[in-house]
Amino acid sequence: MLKFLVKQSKSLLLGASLASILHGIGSVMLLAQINSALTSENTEREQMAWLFAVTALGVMFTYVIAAILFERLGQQAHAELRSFIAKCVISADFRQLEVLGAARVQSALSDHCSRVAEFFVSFPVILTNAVVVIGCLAYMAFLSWQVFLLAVLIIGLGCIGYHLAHLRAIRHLDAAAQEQDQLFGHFRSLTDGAKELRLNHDKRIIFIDDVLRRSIEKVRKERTFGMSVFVASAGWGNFLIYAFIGLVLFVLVGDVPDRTLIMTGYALIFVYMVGPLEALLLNIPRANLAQVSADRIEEITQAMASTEQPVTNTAIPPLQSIVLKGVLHRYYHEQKDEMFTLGPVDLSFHPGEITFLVGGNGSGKTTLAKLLVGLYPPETGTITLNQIPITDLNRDYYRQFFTTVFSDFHLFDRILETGHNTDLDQKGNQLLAKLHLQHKVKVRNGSFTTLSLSQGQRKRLALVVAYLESRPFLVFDEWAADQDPLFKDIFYHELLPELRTMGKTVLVISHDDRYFHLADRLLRMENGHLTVDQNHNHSDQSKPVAAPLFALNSIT
Ligand SMILES: Nc1ncnc2c1ncn2[C@@H]1O[C@H](COP(=O)(O)OP(=O)(O)OP(=O)(O)O)[C@@H](O)[C@H]1O
Repeated sequence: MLKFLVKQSKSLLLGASLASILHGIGSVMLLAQINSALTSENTEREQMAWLFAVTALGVMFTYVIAAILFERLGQQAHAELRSFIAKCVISADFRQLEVLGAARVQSALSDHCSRVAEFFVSFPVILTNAVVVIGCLAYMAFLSWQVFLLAVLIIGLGCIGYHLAHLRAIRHLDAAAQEQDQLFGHFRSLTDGAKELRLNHDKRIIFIDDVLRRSIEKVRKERTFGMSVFVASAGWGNFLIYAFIGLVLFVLVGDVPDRTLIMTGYALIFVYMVGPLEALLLNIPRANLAQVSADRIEEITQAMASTEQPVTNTAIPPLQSIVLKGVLHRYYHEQKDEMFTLGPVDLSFHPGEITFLVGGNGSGKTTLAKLLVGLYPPETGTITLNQIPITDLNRDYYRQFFTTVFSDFHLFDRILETGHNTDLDQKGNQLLAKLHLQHKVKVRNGSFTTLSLSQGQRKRLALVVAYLESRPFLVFDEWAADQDPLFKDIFYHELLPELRTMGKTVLVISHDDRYFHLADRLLRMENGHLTVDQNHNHSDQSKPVAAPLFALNSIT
């Protein structure tokens, strides 16, 4: 993932890295100039002062350029990562997304993204300081090859210690990242379960102490431990630096004639090098943290990889038939080591047909609807649309034939519909008036003015959106369950017959046995097995529709 981002912004990164390297080189040049100023004759002073001033200005400019470019890179990486993950989520198979869970996606979009972006903040620090350290070592080699060899030996020792610490620390940082995905799920419960938590003191305490705090603590502990190991190894690195300084000053440089002069030179290099070395040791862990987050993002996005072909042309021909043959889907429940099997289902749908699907809770009605509309690909069996088999290549296209209102539907505040550019507000407001919502909410500039409505009212809004979509097949999953008797009546006696007249195909999942007789066909689901009710008698008692709802939308 990091490699991908680095590749994406190659030229910017090259420019920023070059500026960082120049900044590092400039810093070492300054050091060399200070050292020779301390030891040179007075006659060369003026020339050296000019050179010093020019180098200092260069160091300042390269610093500013590198910092600005890396900030841009960081922000760009953040934005690109977010768009990339969002695209992966949109194109992911629905079932994969269900299994992955919202919390992990949220965690990837927020925390992991920020940490990866931070890499671009720590990278220039690492780069600049690495150049300074390498420059100092080179300068040291120029002054004395023995001291240089000792430095290389000590750096080698430091690297081994750091690598061992790194392996240990990464294990803990990984564990923290995994726990954090769970934590995001708990954060969601804080808002989604706000009512339940306020109404029940014991539940609130258990949730906060046993669930939330435990998870927060685990992330804290694992991350603290991981980072402490890094800091400890930084301490080890620090110790080695001073051991090196001690060895050079007190052992290597013996009683030579120019001892003071040589000591001044080394002391200057050491003092100059300690800061960058410490910065290196502290920033490498940040880059490691970014790597852990990048790995998590990669894992999550790979789990969402889809084999489906996204639809390019959404123009759809008239629906003639949809046939399910031997269609089967299974859910595996890990905790109980149980399998729920739906099917095999043989079923066909034709235009102008109202089908009711009834059955007990958990019998598989919603699962069948998800299979029918192409949200789940069948594990075995086939679905054909107008006699064309549906595969990964055309499933996205197939889904465009459906409008659904599932019981866990989502309302977007903006009506995301094309083809209504000029009259979307007008049509939307007419539909709202038909559904008695005109005093509560309006469509303005293609958006609902509010979504703060009762559940029944929100479902009516979902119906408005469904009507605006003008698709040939409509699926209502217990739509009428939250409606008052008047609207239930309107739904079953007016809207459904109107849809039939329009030639729409409708699947209604329902527990309202008072209205079962209005169906053209009654299907029963029992523990994943589908049967057609052979005794069902359709008796149409629909009322004449005074002002058909679909007429408003001129659906043909
Ligand atoms: N996302 C899922 N992951 C795993 N198992 C699931 C999932 N959704 C449903 N199930 C299981 O599949 C079975 C059928 O569920 P489904 O939602 O299709 O039933 P339903 O007939 O629509 O129920 P209800 O009338 O309560 O809405 C249930 O036993 C449930 O435990």
